[in-house]
Amino acid sequence: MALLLTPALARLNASPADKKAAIAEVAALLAEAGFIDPAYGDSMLAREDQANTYLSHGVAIPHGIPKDRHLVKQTGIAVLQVPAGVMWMGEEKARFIVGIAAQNDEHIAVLRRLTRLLGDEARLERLFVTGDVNEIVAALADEAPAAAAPAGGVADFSVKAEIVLDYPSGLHARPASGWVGTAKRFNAQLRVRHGDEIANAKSMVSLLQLGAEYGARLTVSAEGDDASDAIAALCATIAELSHAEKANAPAGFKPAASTAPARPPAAGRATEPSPDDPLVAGKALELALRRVERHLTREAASEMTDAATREVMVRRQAYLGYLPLLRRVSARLLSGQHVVDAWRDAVGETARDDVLAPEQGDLQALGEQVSLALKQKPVVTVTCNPAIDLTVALPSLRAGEVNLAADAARNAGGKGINVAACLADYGLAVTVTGFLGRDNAAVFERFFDDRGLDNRMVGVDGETRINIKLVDEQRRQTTDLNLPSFTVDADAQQALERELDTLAGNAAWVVLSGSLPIGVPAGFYRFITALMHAQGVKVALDTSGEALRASLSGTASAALPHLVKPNRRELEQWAGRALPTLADVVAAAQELQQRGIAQVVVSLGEEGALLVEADAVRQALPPALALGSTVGAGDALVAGLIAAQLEGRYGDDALRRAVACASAKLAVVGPALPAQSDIDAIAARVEIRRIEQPSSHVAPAHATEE
Ligand SMILES: Nc1ncnc2c1ncn2[C@@H]1O[C@H](COP(=O)(O)OP(=O)(O)O)[C@@H](O)[C@H]1O
Ligand SMILES: O=P(O)(O)OC[C@H]1O[C@](O)(COP(=O)(O)O)[C@@H](O)[C@@H]1O
Repeated sequence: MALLLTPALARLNASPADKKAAIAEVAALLAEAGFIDPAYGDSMLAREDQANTYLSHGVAIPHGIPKDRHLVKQTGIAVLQVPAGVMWMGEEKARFIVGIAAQNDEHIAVLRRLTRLLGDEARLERLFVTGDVNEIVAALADEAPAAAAPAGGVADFSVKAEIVLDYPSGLHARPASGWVGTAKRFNAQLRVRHGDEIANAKSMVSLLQLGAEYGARLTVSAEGDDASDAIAALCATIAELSHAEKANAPAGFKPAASTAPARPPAAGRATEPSPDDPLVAGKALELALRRVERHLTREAASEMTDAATREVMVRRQAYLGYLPLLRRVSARLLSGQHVVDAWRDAVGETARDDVLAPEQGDLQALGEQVSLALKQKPVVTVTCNPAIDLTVALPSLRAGEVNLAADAARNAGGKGINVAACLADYGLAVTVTGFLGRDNAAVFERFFDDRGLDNRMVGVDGETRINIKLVDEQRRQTTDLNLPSFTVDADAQQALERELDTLAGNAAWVVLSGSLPIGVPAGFYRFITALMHAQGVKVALDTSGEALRASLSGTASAALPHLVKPNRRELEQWAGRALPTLADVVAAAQELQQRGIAQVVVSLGEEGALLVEADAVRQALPPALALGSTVGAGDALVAGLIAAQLEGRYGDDALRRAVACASAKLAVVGPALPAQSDIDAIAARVEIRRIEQPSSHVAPAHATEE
């Protein structure tokens, strides 16, 4: 298999003196097997300085940093079993150390197996001490359900062809991506079978998990209107790639060789586009210009903005469409210049040479604003279960009667999308990913373009759900009718995993928000958190029910988020008990914090929010404000807390800003924040209380309404 462990690559009963010695030992195993150049061991040590690779429950996954991937000769893993444990992160000891040498995204499969093992503590305990190396080999060989044979036995589709794989290195990432490229051009479903294992030919991870080596007998089969064409094209691609694969085989290659031959260094991941590519650069500039334009429009429209500032905003906006400037920057992008340099030089040139340029100072200031927007690392928001929110305003909701609506609005929604929109309105770069139903995707795509959000959503069959929000103006209550989701298959989940793995390399934060759709297992967020932490990215989590419980099981670990935001009811669900007083809420939040979640934020509706950190417990009390809709207030709270921290605000200041964003959001229907100046004005009215000793004397809080 692509990443299978062999007995020779597992060392039992090791007792390294410290973490450094443990990494050296596991690197030596990988080097002896010919998987890495020994210098990759230094890269594995360097990675620990950037981000700890401790997963949880005594499992660590040391691996090198991406820039050193050329030192990986062949993808592989090695295991060091340390029964007594070795200090790895803080007080945590690693007892099962999985060294990973991966050229592309194959480590995702290992992580998936490990995160499943983490949920089976009894089995893990045995692996820490077993004297049988085969037990360890078998544990890491277990396949994800996605790769398992379908119920009723392994079946081929009716249109099929048999091939014998003649690639000297077997089916590895490079040819597999060629197969996927061809398979995706067809509507037909395409399967590749290797013995009892079945893979989807449109999924690289799935193909790699077949572990097809030189000489493997494979059956390629298809079903659908263009099945015959698809099989013919796939077989042609398989044959064409054979020439390149053979050409890359080292001199003296013998088909029966037990170790696979070394591959040439990977030339970077195909999914990581170069910022110098004119198309990619043009898109990045367009998104940055959109965000700046929206920022200027919102500030100009705010009642808090004085007339002189409004004029400046309007003049700066005019430059966003100033043709001489846009022509200059386009020419520079087409010549291959990096987008930030191209923009800066085009602004400089326009300010210097263009006598028509009306206000040089405004142009320079706008230039600076756009440059900053281009340089920001994006926050990545993940919305697995988005929704079109249909918000219906009613003077007073009467169940069982005809209700005449005063107003209605349809908006792209879903928790992560709301967070993304608020962050972008706050002036931050944002990438949106998650799943989107292909049949009504247009409304979301327009929204993302309009707001300058980088759209990396994964398409799935069917429609994104519609959620109905009934706003009772008299009672100041919102009633939610959330409809069932689309179904997400294993391929789409793996596509999202790969997308996130790529995005994590350049993300400021990853925000996992909302419920999970049908087909996605409750442990999905936990797995993604581990994947993100392996790349050193902070994760914020806002979900409910089983997904929340599965994400928060276990103790201090890289599989727990940095920040979690339950509302009171969600915290009660997690705790399994009612939390009637504020002291009860604080105690439950502290339990979570003590498990290793640095920031636990509990939203309490009109009673504001609690922020529980190791050094303090704070409550923020919002001012009384006119209420448009409470939909998305929790999302604005999450966005505000992340935005504040990215601005360098912490403690009281961060919580004040977060609650100000949530309060400001109440006035707006749909995913948006009011202008910065409005948020500043509300922030000044938010009261922060320190809760030193949670006790029953603290004023009780009442249950929040959803
Ligand atoms: N009626 C309200 N009055 C004032 N602030 C509110 C009100 N409802 C919500 N908020 C603000 O929005 C935040 C999130 O709202 P909440 O309803 O608790 O979260 P969620 O939407 O996740 O259930 C609160 O922490 C609070 O700051
Ligand atoms: O992801 P879930 O829990 O199904 O909720 C989705 C709903 O939550 C919202 O994101 C609103 O969230 P909040 O009111 O909790 O901030 C709506 O846009 C959407 O309809």
